[in-house]
Formats: sequence, structure tokens, C-alpha cells
Amino acid sequence: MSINLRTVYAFAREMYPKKSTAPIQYGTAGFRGKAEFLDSVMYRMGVLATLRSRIRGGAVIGVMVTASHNPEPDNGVKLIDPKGEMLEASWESIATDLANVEDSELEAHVAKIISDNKIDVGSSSNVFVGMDNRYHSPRLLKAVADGVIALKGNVREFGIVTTPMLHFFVVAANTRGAYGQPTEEGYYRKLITAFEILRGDNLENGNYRNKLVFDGANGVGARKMLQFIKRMHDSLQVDVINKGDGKINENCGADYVKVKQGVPIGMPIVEPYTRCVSVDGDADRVVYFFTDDKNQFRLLDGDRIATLVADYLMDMVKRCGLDLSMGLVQTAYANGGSTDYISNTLQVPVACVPTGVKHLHHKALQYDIGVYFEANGHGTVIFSENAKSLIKAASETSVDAKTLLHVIDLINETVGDAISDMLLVETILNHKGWDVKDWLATYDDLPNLQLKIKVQDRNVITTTDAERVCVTPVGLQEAIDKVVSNYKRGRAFVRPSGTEDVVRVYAEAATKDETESLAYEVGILVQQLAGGVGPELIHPGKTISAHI
Ligand SMILES: CC(=O)N[C@H]1[C@@H](OP(=O)(O)O)O[C@H](CO)[C@@H](O)[C@@H]1O
Ligand SMILES: [Mg+2]
Repeated sequence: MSINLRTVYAFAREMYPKKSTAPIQYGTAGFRGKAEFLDSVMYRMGVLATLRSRIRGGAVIGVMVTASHNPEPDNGVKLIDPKGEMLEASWESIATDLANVEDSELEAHVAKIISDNKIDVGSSSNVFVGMDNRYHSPRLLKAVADGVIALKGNVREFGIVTTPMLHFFVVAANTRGAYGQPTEEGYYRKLITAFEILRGDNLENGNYRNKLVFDGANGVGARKMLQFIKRMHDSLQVDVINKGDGKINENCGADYVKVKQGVPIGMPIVEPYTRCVSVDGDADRVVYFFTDDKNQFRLLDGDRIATLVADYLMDMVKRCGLDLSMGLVQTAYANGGSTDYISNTLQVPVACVPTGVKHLHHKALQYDIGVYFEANGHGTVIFSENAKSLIKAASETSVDAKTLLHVIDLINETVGDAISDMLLVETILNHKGWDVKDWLATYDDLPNLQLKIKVQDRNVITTTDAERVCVTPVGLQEAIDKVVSNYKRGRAFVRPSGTEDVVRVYAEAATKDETESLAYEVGILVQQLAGGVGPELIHPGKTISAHI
């Protein structure tokens, strides 16, 4: 098979010309931006995925069209490598160069990628594509598919799916079904079967009630949750809200609930302490929340899920009599209260890595059982081949090991999966006989706050030590240290977002008031020392609009 690269260029020029001269950056989870400028990027990522598949001997590569938690006008693309991980870091620069090259240079540029990487263009290539439910996603998905076709790759379209479903399909196909069937039904079947075996007839236990509210963020997670419910034989009573009538992520969803620290729009009146769940626009993040009998909002975020899961798995491994290493991976956004609890009470080794699932996943691979979660609820558990074979062998004689095998099946190890994570949390809470009060009582979160600051060029901020220390602009870290030292249990850091054109400020301290003041003071420092352009920063204690 020969490929005429002129066609690649002609196709691009006719159908997907580059509309913006502003460079696009590969961010925390791929490319993201206003949908109207992304057609050319999508087409080129179809081309890239095709080449990447060829390098990997024809293994399936995934391309997901989504902007996750971003507002409705945005879209983006996430690339999935054969084992379900995000695109290998060394290819991020290849992807960036390809996304930014001028149309007239495209043909030569693609030829260079082929020769630099010694790609056999006659070999087979397979790409799976999926999308979220934004109205511009079908157009952008077609652009990806056309990129694959331009290079004579095979493309399989899955339509509207969650990001973790597409990761699952990629791994299922590349393991020839060992991980599951690469179909929507195959995905539901694997998770639901494991969940229902674990649940058995005990739908309620101790303080645990079989009832929860699910905020679908008007995204694809809502649709898929409804599909789960249809197939779940009432093993879980779920009331789905924000099913898709409103705008995706607007005043709802995991990011809103976590950052605003309040209930989403459309909440029904429920009994105090009812478990509520929010997922984000592409359903790879999940947080829990409830309101207490004084109508006070309480959040159970990714740190809480991580600690609950690590505690449960440690206990199971002990019961099976197995000697397996376990580690928990967090980012700088993890609440100090959770880190103390993991190290001092659970006594599990804890690692801190830069923001972004690619970093967490990579680190978690170093343990037999690696639990990783971002505070925003993005995470999963991965089991090494060694752990799986030891658990399997133990399951011949141990009931607990058998249970653990079902738990592994319930977990989507390929990436954070809001629905799979939720089913895991429900399993653990039911097993422990816990309600949200019991869960919240495990440790105290420090009050915390995030601000977004607009600056002229967010790349002037560079960081080190898993983003906890700011290297440039020179003097900013010193200034932050000075401010932080005035607050009891104070901690703050700043970093440029990899998905939005802002600098993020994180602050935590002993009290809410102190946290607000600390965030404000650090925000002002960023404005002064890193080229702030936004309106004057308002103290968060005075208005809540400054929170987002
Ligand atoms: C503070 C925060 O929540 N950051 C998010 C956000 O990245 P930023 O680089 O901070 O924009 O989006 C990422 C992709 O969804 C997610 O992995 C990450 O945790
Ligand atoms: Mg997401």
C-alpha cells in the first residue's frame, strides 16, 4: 500500500484549513480551546494517531473528542495509547508541532515524522474514536476520522461515549478481549456483573442506604448512567439529575461542585445526609457531597475516595495473607488533612506528582497496587501483573481473594472512570455499613480555596517539586513563602493551568477566613509579579464570584 501525502495536504486545505495563527499548546490532557478553531487540530490528530498505531505494530490508538469540565463553547482532544494510558510524553512535542505547522508545510512535515520514526506506511493502523455530547463534537469527530482515512488507517467510531469507556475499548481490543469486550455492552456487562456479585442480596447494611442522587453535568455521564440503571436490576437506586437539558458543566458537575463547594443546579429536595454524586462532562471524574441537618454543604472529594479505597484494599490484601506493596499517588491539590491521614493513620506510602492523570498513572505503576486520585475526583487503582496472579492463585482457597478479583473487575484500571469509581465507593460503603457521616469522620479536611487569575502570558510561571515551588518569575516564591508563614497550617502554591488560559492559585489554612485571606494575598502577588491583566481581585470573603 502506498500513501500519497499530497492527498493529506489537499484534504487539509479543502476541508480542514488552519483558521488560527495563535499557537496551540498540548495541555494537561491534550489540546483544548474554542471549538471553532479546532477542526484542523482534530484532522491532524487523526493523522498522528494513524502513524502512532503503525509504530506500535497496528495496536489500537484512541482519540476522544471532548473538553471534559470546560464550558460548552470549548472542545478538545485526548489521545489514548495502546495500554490505555494517555499519549506517551515524548510524543507530545510531535503532536504539538503537527498541530501548529502551516497548511502549506503539512505534507513535508508528515513525511518527516514518517522518516524520523521509520514508520512503515504500508503496515496496518487502527484508531478508535469517540466523543462527548457537545453540539460541535460530531463535526470534530469527523475531522479526526478523515485524518485517519487520509493516511489509509482503519477507523472505528463509537459515537457518544465517556472518556473512560473509550480507554476501556482500546485496552479490550489490544488484549484481544482479555480485559473485556470492546463494545458498549461489553463495558456495561463487565462492571455490572462485578458490582452485582459484590453486592449480593445485601442492598443495605448498617448505616448504608441504597439510594443516591447523580448529577450528570448535562454531559455524557448522565446518558450512560441511565444505561447502567436500565441494566442494573435495581441493585442501586439512582436519581439522575442534569441529564442533558441544560448546558454541559454549567452550574453543575464535579468541577463546579468541587471549586464552588456548593450543590449543583437542579438538586431535588432530599433528606439531610443523602449521598449525592457529581461527575464531569466526560465522566472521568467524580466527587460525593451531601447537606447535613443544618443545611450545610459537605464535600467528599477525590482525596476522600482515595483514602476510602486504599483503606479497604489494604484490609482485603491483609485478609488474603498476601504481601503486596501499595502506594497512594496525589498532586499538590490534595488536602493536607488527607495527606496526614494517609501517612499517619493508614500508613501507606504517599507520593506527590505534577497535575494530570498521565503523571499519576505513571507513578502508580511502580506499586503492586497503585491508588491514584486528583483531589477533583479523577483517579483509579491499578494492579500489577504480579498482584493479579498472586490474588488469582489465592482465590483457589480464599473467599476474600475471590472477592478481590471481583473488585479488580469493577475497577476501570485504564483511567479514572466516574461511574466505575462510584460503584466501587458504593461497594465499600455498603461493606462497611457506612453513611456519609461515618465516611466524613475518618479525618478533617483543612479549609481550602482555588482562584483563577488572568495574566498576560501564563507561561511566565514555571514550577518545580511537583508544582509546589514556583521558579519564575524570580521573587514570586519568596513572596508566597513570606505570606504563607503568617497563617496557621497555611499552604499555597501557583501554577499555570494546562487546560484554561489562567494561573491557578491554591490555598489552605486552619480556618475558612484565613484560607480566603491567604488565597487573596497570593492572588494579588500573582497579579503584581506575573503580569496580571484581569479586573482587580476581590477578597473571596466579600464575593463568591471571585472563586471561579
Ligand atoms: C486543579 C485541577 O483540578 N486541575 C485539572 C485541570 O488541569 P489544569 O492543568 O489545572 O487546568 O484539568 C485536568 C484535565 O481534566 C485535570 O487532570 C486537572 O486535575
Ligand atoms: Mg474529565
